[in-house]
Amino acid sequence: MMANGGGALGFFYESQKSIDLVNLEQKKEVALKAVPSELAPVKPEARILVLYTGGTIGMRVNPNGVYAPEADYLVGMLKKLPMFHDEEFGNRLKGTEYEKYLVMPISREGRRIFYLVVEYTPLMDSSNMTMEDWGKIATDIKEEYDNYDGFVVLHGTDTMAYTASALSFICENLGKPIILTGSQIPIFEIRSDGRDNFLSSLIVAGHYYIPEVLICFDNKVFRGNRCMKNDSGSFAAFVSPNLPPLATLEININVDWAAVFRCTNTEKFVIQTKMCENVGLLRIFPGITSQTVRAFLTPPMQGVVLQTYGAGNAPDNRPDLLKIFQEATNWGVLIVNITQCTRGSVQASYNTGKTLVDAGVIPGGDMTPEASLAKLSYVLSKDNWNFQKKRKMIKRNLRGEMTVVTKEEISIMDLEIIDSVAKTLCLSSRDEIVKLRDALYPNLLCAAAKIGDVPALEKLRQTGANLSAQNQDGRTALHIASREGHWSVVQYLLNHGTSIHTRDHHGHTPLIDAVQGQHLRIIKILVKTGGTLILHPSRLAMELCSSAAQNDIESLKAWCAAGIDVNSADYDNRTALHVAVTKKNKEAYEFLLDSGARWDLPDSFGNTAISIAGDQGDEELETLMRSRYLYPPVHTISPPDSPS
Ligand SMILES: NC(=O)C[C@H](N)C(=O)O
Repeated sequence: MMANGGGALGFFYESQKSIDLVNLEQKKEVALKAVPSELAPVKPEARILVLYTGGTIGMRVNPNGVYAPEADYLVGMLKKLPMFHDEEFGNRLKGTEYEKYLVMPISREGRRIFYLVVEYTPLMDSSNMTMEDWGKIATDIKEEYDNYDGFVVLHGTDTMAYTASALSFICENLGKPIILTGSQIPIFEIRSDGRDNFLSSLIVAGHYYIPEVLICFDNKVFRGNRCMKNDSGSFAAFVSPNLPPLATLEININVDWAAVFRCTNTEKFVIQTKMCENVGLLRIFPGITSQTVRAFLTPPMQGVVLQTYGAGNAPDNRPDLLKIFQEATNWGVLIVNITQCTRGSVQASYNTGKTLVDAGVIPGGDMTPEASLAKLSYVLSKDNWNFQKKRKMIKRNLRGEMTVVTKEEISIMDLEIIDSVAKTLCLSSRDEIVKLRDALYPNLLCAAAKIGDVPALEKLRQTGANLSAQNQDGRTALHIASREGHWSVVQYLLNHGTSIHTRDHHGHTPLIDAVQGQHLRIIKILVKTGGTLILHPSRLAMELCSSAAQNDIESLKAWCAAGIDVNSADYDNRTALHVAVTKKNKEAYEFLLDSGARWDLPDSFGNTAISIAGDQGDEELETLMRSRYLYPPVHTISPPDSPS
């Protein structure tokens, strides 16, 4: 299945290419038609990429009287529904880079969501999904990862749990929400669950930085690799038997931040699309023959999910079976034991379960069949892992797919301030105190970050704080620590999975704070982890021009360390080099030239940096530009390793 890469995704590139490659006149025209400032949303807009793979949600009844996906139908219909598209606002985006986007009305939270629907060709009933299709979805997300705040995948319900489980492993170091949704009734029928499911997915993806692969259905947001399709006729089609929903959409949207799974390293988002196909699911039943089991475990089988009884039990009076399991393990087959029960976990608490462990079978905890298969497929495809490493990784909780025994939740009363405020307010019930905690924690986290107090952050974390919590201004502890230059706090927060993509109410990510604080080492680690600035080119140009005008080399170094294009131009196509030369700021223009600034770019009045030097009679600079910077070398400014 190919996303019509020549179509919408290709459009996206074309639009990017056209903006990048357009000659200056056209660029000016496009720039002038950018989102007019008075249209700029009250808070930063959220940008969502929607990958429409198929499923009932966009189907129509075809001439044969059965549901079938229909190409080029969904977007046109969405434009007619006011909750999906603000037509008046949308019309004003014609000619801008947002022309192809649908735009939702401003949400209750004050944010306007822009979303681009990429329709796959062919649209599929999800029964036809393959591992290759999983790889295609992940690749499309990876290619656009920095351009969007979140991703929604419209998908059939029949295999949605398989795709969500697979994507949860394929996407490594995920920092943004990927939400799969669909419906039981097509979205454009009079009665449909599709409208709510799709709207909820867009709103959650556009407002909540839940860095996981999720399934949004029937006003609940589940961790994707905990789900299974449980009811083919109900709007409550999915269940997550061993983990409550991560969010519920009622009058309010309630996110259980303490349950959100976060990757705790500082690596960039990557995808591993290679998946092992030699996996299978064997459900044992009374009287199963050893021939059946042996046939199933024979090469090329490499990984088997063994579905056993109760808490993970199989006959312990069948040495023939146990012998086959041991032989298969010795051959290098990974066998994971999960329960046939919808809910519950495999523990080696019975002898019948322990005999399996002794035969080399790995307890799979409370994993679902879908997650177990996906995990086996993912782990087995890691060619650089030996068999023991693969066995170890199957046992490990990689993406929140299994419950690990957590130490007793430390009472939130351990935090004196909560205790004393609760007493002052005469609060006593746990719910009230949890609400108080959730109200206070964001500011306590920011206060601790402000003074660089890592122990205080750890104490707050241990009592249930969500380290990515946003204060009233949308700022997180990572924003504050990045602005203040507290390296130890930044390291602590990143190592505990704090989101680097959270944007405050000014649209700023922590990376912008680090740049404004000119903390090069923090800039470096945030960029390494995948942080982006998300700044409009003209806004960026104004920052660079301002620094050039003040001859502020440190600021220019910080912006360059964040990976900006030093040739960014403002609304008059002025670049920082134009300004530095005009102001005769020698350090600034030499730094900019060393960083790849071009002296031949004309502004809206036809002036280039070199013509400005000529007009000023600065022949030395003219000669320097022509001799040393004919085609400016691109120098990457690597921040010093010394503490910032
Ligand atoms: N409700 C649905 O989407 C079912 C459909 N057969 C699918 O999985 O694509």
